Amino acid sequence: MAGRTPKDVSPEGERRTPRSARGEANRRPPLPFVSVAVRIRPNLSQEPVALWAKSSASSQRVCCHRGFLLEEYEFSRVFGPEDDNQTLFDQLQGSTLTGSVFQGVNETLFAYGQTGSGKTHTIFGSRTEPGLLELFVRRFFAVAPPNAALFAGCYEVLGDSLTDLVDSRRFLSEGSLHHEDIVHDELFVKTQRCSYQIVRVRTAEMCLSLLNNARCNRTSGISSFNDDSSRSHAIVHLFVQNPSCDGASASIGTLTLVDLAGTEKEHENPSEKGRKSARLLNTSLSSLNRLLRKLQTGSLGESERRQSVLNKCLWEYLRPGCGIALVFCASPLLQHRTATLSTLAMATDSKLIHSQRKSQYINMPSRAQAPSPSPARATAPPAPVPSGGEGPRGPSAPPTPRGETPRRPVGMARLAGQESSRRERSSSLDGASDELLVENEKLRRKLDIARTRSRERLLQVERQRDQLASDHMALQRECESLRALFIRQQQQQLAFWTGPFMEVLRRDGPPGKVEAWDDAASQATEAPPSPPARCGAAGVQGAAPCLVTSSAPRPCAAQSPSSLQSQLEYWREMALDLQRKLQKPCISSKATPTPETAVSLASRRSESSSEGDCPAGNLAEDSETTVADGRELVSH
Ligand SMILES: Nc1ncnc2c1ncn2[C@@H]1O[C@H](COP(=O)(O)OP(=O)(O)OP(=O)(O)O)[C@@H](O)[C@H]1O
Repeated sequence: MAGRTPKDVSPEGERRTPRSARGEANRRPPLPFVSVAVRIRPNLSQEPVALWAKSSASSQRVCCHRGFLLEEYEFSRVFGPEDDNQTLFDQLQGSTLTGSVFQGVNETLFAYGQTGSGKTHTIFGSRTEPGLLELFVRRFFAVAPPNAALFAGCYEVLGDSLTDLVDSRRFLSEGSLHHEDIVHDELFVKTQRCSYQIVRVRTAEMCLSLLNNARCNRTSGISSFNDDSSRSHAIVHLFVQNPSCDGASASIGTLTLVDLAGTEKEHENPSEKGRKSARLLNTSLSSLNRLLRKLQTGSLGESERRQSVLNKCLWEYLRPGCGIALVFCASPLLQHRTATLSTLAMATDSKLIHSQRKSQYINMPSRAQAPSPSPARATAPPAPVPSGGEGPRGPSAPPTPRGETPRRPVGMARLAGQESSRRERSSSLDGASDELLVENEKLRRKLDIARTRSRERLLQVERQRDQLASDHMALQRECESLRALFIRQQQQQLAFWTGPFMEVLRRDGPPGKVEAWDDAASQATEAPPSPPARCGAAGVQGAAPCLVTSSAPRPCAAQSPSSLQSQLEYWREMALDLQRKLQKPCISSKATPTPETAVSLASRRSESSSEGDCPAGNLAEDSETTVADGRELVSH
């Protein structure tokens, strides 16, 4: 069995140095960052387990029991059921990550895993235990310099929709928040614009209250293994603007915490609504997986950004220059082993992601250039929403702290200074290209429909052509058989009218018949009796009716017996000649048919002539019978 046994892969915990724009990195000590960690949640049901942690001072491993095989996976950090969120924060170098954000780096931390594996518990915590979000917020406010500004935003993504989870009304009515502290970030999603609020937070309590409130607004439902399952991806941004000591520039860093919805087999969800949301969530998770795979292979391209709304929202925080950490949550239960193995496989592959952290700085206008603070409210007006195309991915004008000199820029990395103007330009371009993409998508769909239709039409025409070809073949065959039948009948007629039995009829047959024949023959031609011209071999087919209708010798009562005898000789000779030409070996000039045979043949002929409209098959049968009779007649 090809199991994943990454013992040969060196453990992570790599030391990476954020690169400062001013070369400060050389002076800073290297920072230990953790990029991949696995957390095994407690077994709350006392069911049999298949996964457990095996950590020692030298290695951090998980063991997975596969029946007859025990697999070990090694990661930067492995957390067992006994480890709480504080341990996680410490082991994931939460303080170092906070420092990195204050230096202007975009740090992103994901909680990834199966439904019910403890992702929400890890990020948001529970009633009794603070989550990583709370621990980070407290840390931020603990280490923030007095002139630093913090902003927070929280929204959820479900399928193609983005919903702002922050409800600032209560804080506005309480007076702890002012309108100018809120800006709206916009995102062009498919054909509509979505926006979410970014709020200036002044205290840790206010920030946590705002974010806890946002968490309560999140969509939840029932999943196959969790009665209080998150049915959306929740994204929390904490933006930090940290001015330098000379005030000429500021670093802009962001901490993004992502609580992904759990992976779940669609059909295992107990409700119809749950299955529908599972389908949407699995689709967006697949496109995120693809993005992560590209990060693993170092081949991340711009096209991945557009694959889903989730990718679009996270793009700024995943692209090169950002720090990425993934916490893979897993259930230890035996019944979840398949999902757990797939989580471990993804975790193993994610060890290939190498974050090249880069700090972002913005220029700060000097105080001399800044407008003098207004005594009433020294704040900038709310950010205008840019017109046309996609708006910037951050507010176009940053929020300005109340009572402070308005400075541009303030706040998030994407908002201000050179970086901001560059991004605004690229944002408007993005907007235009998004519209073009929508148009292209429409055209592509139309083209697909037209292609399908023309393919169907082509198939239909081909089917008709085949049908016609087969009809044509059948008709040709029928035609051939009719032609052969006609030839045979003509030959038999020829043989009949010219054969020696005519003499027998004339000599021995009943007089009525001979007279009738005489009458018919006299009506057929008015020409004087004379020996008819000989017909050539090629003229057999055409000559037969001629013999019967116009060129047949007219037997007349006035003719002398000698002339009749000469005509009889002539016809006999003709018949022999014809038989020779038709290569009928059994014809003998000496053969003399009996009167009974001749009469039976004549009656059959009259029968067959009355059935002139019978189908080809019958005709062919008749023809065979007649031919057989003819032979019988001749060879007697
Ligand atoms: N490490 C843990 N310690 C204590 N309880 C935990 C732990 N991990 C998970 N739980 C509990 O397990 C239950 C499910 O956890 P949680 O809701 O965090 O899972 P989830 O991965 O977010 O699920 P979903 O993807 O369905 O939202 C919760 O009641 C949670 O309190």
